[in-house]
Amino acid sequence: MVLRLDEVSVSVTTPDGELVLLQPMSLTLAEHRIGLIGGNGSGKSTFARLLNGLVEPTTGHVTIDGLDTVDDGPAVRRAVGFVFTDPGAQLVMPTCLEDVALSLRRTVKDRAARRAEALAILEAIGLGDKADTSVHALSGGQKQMLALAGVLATSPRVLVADEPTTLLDLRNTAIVADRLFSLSQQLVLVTHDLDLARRCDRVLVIDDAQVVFDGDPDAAVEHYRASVLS
Ligand SMILES: Nc1ncnc2c1ncn2[C@@H]1O[C@H](COP(=O)(O)OP(=O)(O)OP(=O)(O)O)[C@@H](O)[C@H]1O
Repeated sequence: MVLRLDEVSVSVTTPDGELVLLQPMSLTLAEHRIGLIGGNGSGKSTFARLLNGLVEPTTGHVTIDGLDTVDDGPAVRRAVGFVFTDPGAQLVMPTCLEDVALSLRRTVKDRAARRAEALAILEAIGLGDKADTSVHALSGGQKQMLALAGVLATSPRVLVADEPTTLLDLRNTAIVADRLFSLSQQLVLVTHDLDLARRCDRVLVIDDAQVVFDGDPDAAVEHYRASVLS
């Protein structure tokens, strides 16, 4: 997939005037795994949300394989799955099975087949015994795996994950990260975990609403470290 930002900027109007969340930028992202790193409030989430139309550009255009995120919103949202930091934001059904089944409703019309496929998905992520358990009874790591499985069940062609491991301990971070990095889909990963950033093919460093480095992951991490420590 080719993710293209063409002269894109994002700003909002506040009581104090115009606030620029992203300065004008043009980028083409076609690598399998793209990392976004940078300090708190630098603009990473805004950038990530542009990619599936959750945030609309104030100027310019964002396209996903030619689909415009504003003009072709529904098609873009089918193509680009989004995983939030807090899995609670996207677990909407009472039980684990129902939650995954909800994600399958567009592709699997038959109820019994949908249930069977949802159960297979839960088994694949080690939650086969939690099918009828409340989503609220899961641990943080289990919730994030379930949220991820739900998004993947919609068969997106790109996955955008906004700090998906920030709330997780070391073990669960490893489990979720291994799942993310095993995907055949294109991945855009916003992260404060510099080890994960290093596993990407290309890393953008965002600072003060601008891309200040774009390229080799190790060099990007060094650039970010140096900017923080200087
Ligand atoms: N709708 C909005 N209205 C006003 N300010 C906003 C809005 N959305 C984001 N901001 C501000 O824009 C800046 C960038 O936010 P963003 O969430 O993109 O940062 P981030 O790099 O993802 O930060 P973090 O690492 O803390 O998650 C922040 O200062 C934030 O408060």
